[in-house]
Amino acid sequence: MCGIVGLHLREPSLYPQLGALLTDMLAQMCDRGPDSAGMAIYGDRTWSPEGESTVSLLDCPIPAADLAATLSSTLDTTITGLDLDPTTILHGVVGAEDLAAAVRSVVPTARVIGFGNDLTVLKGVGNPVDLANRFGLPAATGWQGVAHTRMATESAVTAEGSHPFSVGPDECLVHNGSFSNHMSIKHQLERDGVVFDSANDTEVGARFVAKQLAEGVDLEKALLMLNETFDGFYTLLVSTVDSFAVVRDAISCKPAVIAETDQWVAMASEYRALANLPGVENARIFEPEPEEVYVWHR
Ligand SMILES: NC(=O)CC[C@H](N)C(=O)O
Repeated sequence: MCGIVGLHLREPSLYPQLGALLTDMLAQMCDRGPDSAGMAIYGDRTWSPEGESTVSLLDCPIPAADLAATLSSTLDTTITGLDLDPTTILHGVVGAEDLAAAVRSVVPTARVIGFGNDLTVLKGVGNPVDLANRFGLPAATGWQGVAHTRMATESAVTAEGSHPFSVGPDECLVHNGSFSNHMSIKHQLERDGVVFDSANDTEVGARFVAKQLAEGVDLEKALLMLNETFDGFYTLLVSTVDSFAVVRDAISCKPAVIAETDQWVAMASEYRALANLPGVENARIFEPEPEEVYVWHR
């Protein structure tokens, strides 16, 4: 199992409702992965203020305020820290990669789980709705959000193993299924210098896509390349700062449904997660075809 939900808003008047809508969608997918969960929000101006970059991390050994104070003096700019147990968020007027590098050098045992100009990633172990409420997801705002409830197949039930996997700037990937040839692809990527954080199969997909994007390949092409390279079962929802994409493997036994209106595009593992979206009664609703890449841009 595993449950995926994602919402890409086209209508700015809905941005204040992003977190509430996404929480409701996530709640419907709890039974597909009740042990751990994660979410990625694009454009929440509390977590990712305009003009600042944001880094999300797990396993921070010191309070966020203390880390922020150290980073402020290291980077010579004000860094703000927020504890959202077990995730820590840091933001400030500095490049996202520079902030992530500074975090890694000050707290090397912490795990960066997301970085970018507009993205906040939150992950944890426990009931997905409890986590969402603890993080304050219902009050989140923004133009795009993704959430995942995990039933582990490939690595332990830990916050690090939860999805999304966000390994490139403002990028996010969630997965329902399991890749069957990820170890050989992982070894090839390692030979190319890619460093992995976990034993999770989904991370291999995320690192593969991030590598293509970093080399200038567009998201649609990167996902076509993923289809050619990865075997196994997968429904993937992949997002960047301005794109929202869905792809499934050739057999497509992992469920997925997409709904689209002039106001939004939404995707979920099952229709019940879409049933309360405003205007869903007039949406174009369809199941994504095997190996077809669907991409929407902002
Ligand atoms: N049940 C699933 O879809 C699991 C997804 C992925 N293989 C993981 O273990 O994280």
